[in-house]
Parts: sequence; C-alpha cells; structure tokens
Amino acid sequence: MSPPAGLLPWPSPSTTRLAPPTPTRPPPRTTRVRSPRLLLLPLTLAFAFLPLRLLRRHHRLASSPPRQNQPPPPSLCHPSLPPLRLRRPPASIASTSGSTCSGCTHEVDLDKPPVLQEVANFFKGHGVGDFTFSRGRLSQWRCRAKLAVRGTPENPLIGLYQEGTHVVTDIPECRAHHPSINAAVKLLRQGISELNIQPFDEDAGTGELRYVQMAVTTYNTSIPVDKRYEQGRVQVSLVWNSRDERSTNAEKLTLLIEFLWRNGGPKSNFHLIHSIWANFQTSASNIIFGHKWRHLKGERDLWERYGGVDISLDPCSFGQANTLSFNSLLHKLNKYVPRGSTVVDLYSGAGVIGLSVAASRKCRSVKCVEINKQSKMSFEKSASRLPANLGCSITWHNTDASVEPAHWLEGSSVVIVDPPRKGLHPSVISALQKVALSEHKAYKAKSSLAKVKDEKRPWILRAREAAVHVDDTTTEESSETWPETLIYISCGWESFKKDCKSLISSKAWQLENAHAFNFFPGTDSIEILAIFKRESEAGRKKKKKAKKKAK
Ligand SMILES: C[S@@+](CC[C@H](N)C(=O)[O-])C[C@H]1O[C@@H](n2cnc3c(N)ncnc32)[C@H](O)[C@@H]1O
Repeated sequence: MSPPAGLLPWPSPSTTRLAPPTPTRPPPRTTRVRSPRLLLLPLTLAFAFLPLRLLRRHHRLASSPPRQNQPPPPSLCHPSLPPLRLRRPPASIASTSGSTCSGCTHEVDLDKPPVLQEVANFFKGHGVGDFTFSRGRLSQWRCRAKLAVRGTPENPLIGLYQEGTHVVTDIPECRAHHPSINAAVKLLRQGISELNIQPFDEDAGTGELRYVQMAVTTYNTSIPVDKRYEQGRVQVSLVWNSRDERSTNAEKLTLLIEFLWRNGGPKSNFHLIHSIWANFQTSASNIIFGHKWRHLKGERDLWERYGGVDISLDPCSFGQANTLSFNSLLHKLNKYVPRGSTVVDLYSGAGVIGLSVAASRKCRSVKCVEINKQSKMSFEKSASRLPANLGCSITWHNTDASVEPAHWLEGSSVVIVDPPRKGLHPSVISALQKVALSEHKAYKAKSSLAKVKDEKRPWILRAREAAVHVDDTTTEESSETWPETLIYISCGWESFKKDCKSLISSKAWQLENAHAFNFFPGTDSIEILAIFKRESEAGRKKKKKAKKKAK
C-alpha cells in the first residue's frame, strides 16, 4: 500500500527478513548511525535563534558545579501508569554531564537489540517462516517523553531515574529524543532557573514542578513532507505540585508558561512549542499525572498522522513514542485484516489501531475497548476526521477488557490486542482459548448479543451507555461469529512469550506470522506483531490422525 497523501513514506525499506540463526558473524551493518555532531546540528540551529540572554544563561548552566544526588525514596511506581523510562545517553554525552542514565542498555549496534536473535529463534522454532525485523530510525526516534524534574532552581535536573533508584540523571542531549524535545527541555531548564521555580522534592513532597511530558507532532502540512519530521513541534505538559490553578504557587506556573511561550511559541524566533498544558498533582504516591488537566497555550489538539488517518491525542491518552516505526507496524498489520472483517480492538487506547483498520475500508465493523476514560475525547476527535462513507460501524467502549472478555470477542472475526508490557490478563487468555476451542458454544447459550434487551450486567450496561458510535452503518453482530484471526501487538517480550505459549499449547491458536520492530533503539525492548489463526476443529482432528499414524 502506498502512503496516503501527506504521510511520510512508509519506512519499509529498512525491513529485513532475518536469516535463520547462524554461528557466523552477522553481515556488516548497512545503517549508518549519524555522528553525534550531526545529531546536534538541528539543536545548534535551534539555539542560534534563541535570544542572547537565554544563550548566556544556557552557557552558565552548562558549566555549573556537579549536583548532589538524593537518596532514593521508597518505590514510587504506580501500577496503572508506565514507570518513567530509563535511558542512558551516548558515552560522549554521559561523560559531559558527569553521570549515567540507565535508560539505554547499549550504545552500539542500535539496529540490533540484544534480544533480537532470541526473538528470531523463538519464531523459527514455532514454524514461522516469514519473520522480519524492521530496524527503523536509530536516533532521534522518541517523539514522546515523560521526564522527572528534580534538583534546584539553579541546577535543575530534567531526566530519568537511575536504575533502581529515584535519583534523576539529567539528559540534556539525549540521542533518542526527537531534537525538538531536547530543545524544549533546554528552554524549560532556563525558565526554571530564571523564574526560580522549585523542582519537586520527593522526600519532602515540596517544590513546584514535578514532571514534564513532551509530545512531538510531526504533522505540519504547511511544510514539505520531507521536512515535517525534523521540524516537529512539542506539546509541553507541566505537572504542577498543587491542587489546581487557584493554589498559591499558581502565579509561578503562569510565569513559567509565559516564559516558554514567549521564547518558543509562534511569535518567538524559533517556533518550537505547539501548545502548553498543565496537570495538577499533589499525591504523595508515584502517580505521574493527576486528574486535572488544563490547556493553557497554543492549539488544543495535537494531530499526528498514523496508519493513514489523522489522530488527535490529548496529553492524558496513551501515545506511541516511536511515530515512524509505529506507522510501519500499522502498515503491516493492515495486511492481515481480511476483507469484510468485524474487528474488536482490545486495549485500544484512543483507538489509533482500530481507526486505521477502519479507514482501510476492509471492515464491516470495528469495536474499540479501553479502560482509560480520558481517551474517549481523543477517539471522538480522531473519528470526526475519518473519510465519509467508510461502510464500517465504529464504536469505542470505556471498560475493563479483562471483565467478561468473551462479551467483547463475540461477533468479531478478528481480535487485535495491544496490552501493556505485562501482557494479556489471564481472563483474556482463557476467553481466547475457549472461543477457539469451540467452547464458545457454551457462551452462545448466554449470548449477550442475542439478549441485548435483557442485559443486566452493570459494567456492560455502563460500557454500552458510554459508547461512542461513529458512522450510521449498523452492522448486525452475529453470535455465530467468533475470532478466527488474533493479531497480537506486544512491547513486552517476556510476557508475549508466556501468552503465546498459553495460546498455542491449548491447541486453540496457531502462530502463523511474526514481525519485530525496533521501537526502542538503545534498549533491549522490541515490539512484536504476531498473527495467530484459530485452529479449525477439522484441522485439529487431521493433525491428531497424522500424529497417530506417525506413531
Ligand atoms: C500499549 S497501550 C496500547 C494503546 C493503543 N493500542 C495504541 O497503540 O495507541 C495499552 C492500553 O491498554 C489500556 N489498558 C490497560 N489495562 C486495560 C484493561 N484492563 N482493559 C482495557 N484497556 C486496558 C491502557 O490504558 C492503554 O491505553
């Protein structure tokens, strides 16, 4: 499929079919990692436009004395939010800042995550013949970053926790970050110092600025396609340590926002900042974001182009960090959705995958299921930009996919799952096993589709009431239809292996295709796209017979 108008070319040329494991050295890499000097070029250009006053400030900060580390507080990881990612800048940068960031596990061979060979062996061992690996962009790939703000106003630390601690390492020129994130972090650091903003002190619970989230949009249609990525603009979300904007320290928040907007907004010499949001958070726990969000500057909606559709992501919605690689995954995923499918997208977030599949015009219906109710608005906005007459009914349901998952599987011929790193809930695995093993006949007896009017279960009623419906097309869901295809997207290799084994050992599903994507160069994480097909009863019997015969 060629990229839709206005979309960056699919980065498929970097897709490689991985050769079966061999004891000899792998062929030399063809990808060139850009030299750190080249990487810093856009940043240097950016700063050429910053006012002299800021540059002087920057210079002073860069040569400030080494900071003191704080002792790690008790574990601050919140179960429902991803922990702050830990990455290590390249050696040159680590040595300038005098400390190490544990974010990256390796600094060379970024096109080969250490786990890759194990992944290739695993799929080969399971009879997958078409395994491919897309290495993608190796630097400046991260378009979304959550960073802790610690230290002092004179010497703020904006970065990631050192492994196993809550000591923050400053990462001023992280090679993984999109250059606009690094430039925005630099500007923020200057604002903190100039305005005497107090970074958060985890032990005392004091201070003003706790975290910052930076999300880049590379979708600016007023510039040529090939310039859009590098000229991305940043949505800055400041996590402020107060209950709301009426708190006593809110005046300083206003000053900081004015500073950022004056020096990085549309009227500055270098328009870097797309918009500014505040999030208010006073919890003593490790939850990064509070419930109160305020949009304060710039455009409210951050649009990006994913899988051929315009997607608006609020800062509170889940968003993929590697925009380009995610696009190439969506491109591949679309090929595995048969024409005429009825699709359920579990763990859907703002529905990016579901909407992109719906836009392919191959589906009769797409149902998205997501636990975070704050993603609803993003879904509605994105859905409003879908082309007309898709011939597909699209719904988004705010509910816990692990509660009676069979209800969501019923009526769908394709199920897409994209769970958090820890993998599928046991209840989802069990439902997938049962529906594939024809035990769905038991479900059929109490089919909720057959008895919509009699539905009593409160969570299903709530999810139905709150559902968002797009397109007038109503597709009659059939209680005879159960998933034949399972598309599993995973960012957690260990949990994927476990889930995969459960699915195939029950003889319910057969693993047919698998692809890996270098979503997180520099780390040992890898993104997997795996396609399973339901084993038909006839197929199972045939296999059993063949086995007996062989004996
Ligand atoms: C890895 S993200 C994928 C989001 C989406 N597919 C995307 O690419 O933008 C996992 C999503 O699962 C959601 N989630 C976590 N637990 C869930 C549950 N029990 N039921 C439904 N959704 C859940 C999270 O809120 C998050 O949006």
